[in-house]
This record gives sequence, C-alpha cells and structure tokens, in this order.
Amino acid sequence: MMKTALTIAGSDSSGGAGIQADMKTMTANGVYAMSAITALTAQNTTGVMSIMEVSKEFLEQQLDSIFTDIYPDAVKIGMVPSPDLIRAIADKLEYYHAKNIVIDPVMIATSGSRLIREETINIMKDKLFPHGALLTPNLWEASVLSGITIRDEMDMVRAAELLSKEYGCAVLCKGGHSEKNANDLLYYDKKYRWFIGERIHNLNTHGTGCTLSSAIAAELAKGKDLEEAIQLAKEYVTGALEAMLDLGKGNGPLNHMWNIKQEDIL
Ligand SMILES: Nc1ncnc2c1ncn2[C@@H]1O[C@H](COP(=O)(O)OP(=O)(O)OP(=O)(O)O)[C@@H](O)[C@H]1O
Ligand SMILES: Cc1ncc(CO)c(N)n1
Repeated sequence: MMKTALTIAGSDSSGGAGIQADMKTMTANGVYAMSAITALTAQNTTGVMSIMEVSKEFLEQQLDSIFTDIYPDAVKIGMVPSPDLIRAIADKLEYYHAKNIVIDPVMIATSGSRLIREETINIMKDKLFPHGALLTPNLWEASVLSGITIRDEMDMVRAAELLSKEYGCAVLCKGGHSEKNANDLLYYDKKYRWFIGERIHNLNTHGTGCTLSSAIAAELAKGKDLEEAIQLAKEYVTGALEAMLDLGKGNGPLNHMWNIKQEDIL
C-alpha cells in the first residue's frame, strides 16, 4: 500500500516553498501527500506581500478530517504563524498519536520576510518541539533557538547538541547559509554526523528548507531510518538545485521534478 505524509504549513502562492513545495516533494518521492494549511501567503520569489492566518477551529477541522480518514505515516510541520495554532497542532498530534514528526522551525522566508509572530517562538519550543522526531533549523534559526552565535562548524555541533538535549529530539542544523560549503549537521543520541554537501552556485534557493524537511518526512513514511532518510533527502535537494531551474525575478524555486523521467508520466 502507498505510504502517506502530511504537511502542516503555509501556502506559498508562487509554488516554490510552503505547502506547494512540500506536496511536490512528497509526490516526487513516492508518497501520497496531504495538507493542513495554517496560513495563506501572497508571496513570490521577491518577497511576501501579505499573510492571512486560518482560525484555530479551521485548522483543527483540517487535522480531524485527515487523521480520522487517511492516517499519515509521517508529518512535516513548517510555517505556523501564531501561538494559538501551535497549541492546536500540539493537541491534535498528541490526541492522534502522530508519528515521524519533522519540524522545520520556519521564521523568515529566503527573501527576508518575517513569516511568524515573535511571540510564537517560545510556544513552539515548549509545546511543539517535544513532539518532534527531528528539528531542522537553518543556521540563523539554530542561533535564535539555542542562544549560541554560530560562527563555525563546532558552533553548529554545540547548538544542535543543546537543542537536542533540551527537547529530546534529533536536530539537523542546516548549512545552506554557510559561506564555504553546504554541510548539514545531525545531532542525536549524544552523537553527531555530518551530511556533506558541495555549495552549488545557484541563487534560486527559494524553498530549499521546506523541500529538505518534506523529503525527510517522505523517506521516514516509507520506513527509512533517520540517517538514511536525511541522506536521501539531501541528495534530492541537491539534484533539485543542480537542475538549475530559473524562474521569477528574485530567488527562484527549485525543480522538484528533476528525479522524474517525462516518459514515466506521459
Ligand atoms: N547553494 C546550495 N548548494 C548546495 N546545497 C544547498 C545550497 N543552499 C541550500 N542547500 C541545502 O539545502 C538544504 C536546506 O538548507 P537551508 O540552510 O537553505 O535551509 P533554509 O534556510 O531553511 O531554507 P529556506 O531558504 O527555504 O528557508 C540543506 O540541505 C542545505 O545544505
Ligand atoms: C509559506 C512559506 N513557508 C515557508 C517558507 C520558507 O521558505 C516560505 N517562504 N513560505
């Protein structure tokens, strides 16, 4: 039977990040994708024009509809704009015993626009992180969450270790914004492992974080263990960047279809 995955995230009208990136990624990686939308964004490759949050009740209804019918084998959580929505998600995840939860602590878009309210960060830490199997902060998010200024690779290890111990989950500190390379650091069970990535010279990186976390969720849904899921997801993101899609006037989207042969779908 086909495995299933759910993304709880915001919609990106330009299709490169958020719900749209997540569903394309899950589909391209062979799982059935479902979504619970936390907010609509009017957004493109140059920035976010406007955000409309859904109500707590409506998000709860989406989650009830999903979990009582097609149970997800993995869950990815992205942009959650408000404390109320965080609480609603945490309660439902607990109630339905959701598993394989990957949390991407989205705060700011690649274009620099703010996506969640400031007061959401503490609630996210207290209520959501303890449910996660994996947290996937980028360098900036890992600094904000851990209070450690990240200047080099040892700082990435320290920040990931602190977060992992604090919230009892695995932490992948993503190096997409580091200067030299694109190495990501996984810390869990008191040990760490690097996932090595060459820096690809492509300015079209809109949605890389969403894509990575959704690909990890897809692989976990298929039964891969954490390290294997991360390795496969990193290869998928690398391929999507290397495909050099060039759309839009700002930091454009990735080619989520790079791993699918046209003759397979025609
Ligand atoms: N230029 C690049 N070359 C190679 N890999 C990259 C590049 N940029 C990002 N990545 C990879 O993409 C994944 C996402 O990392 P990144 O640090 O960009 O996340 P993010 O900042 O959360 O993404 P977003 O821009 O969507 O918010 C990581 O595996 C990272 O190593
Ligand atoms: C809706 C949404 N979620 C996440 C990101 C992060 O890239 C974005 N730009 N938009």
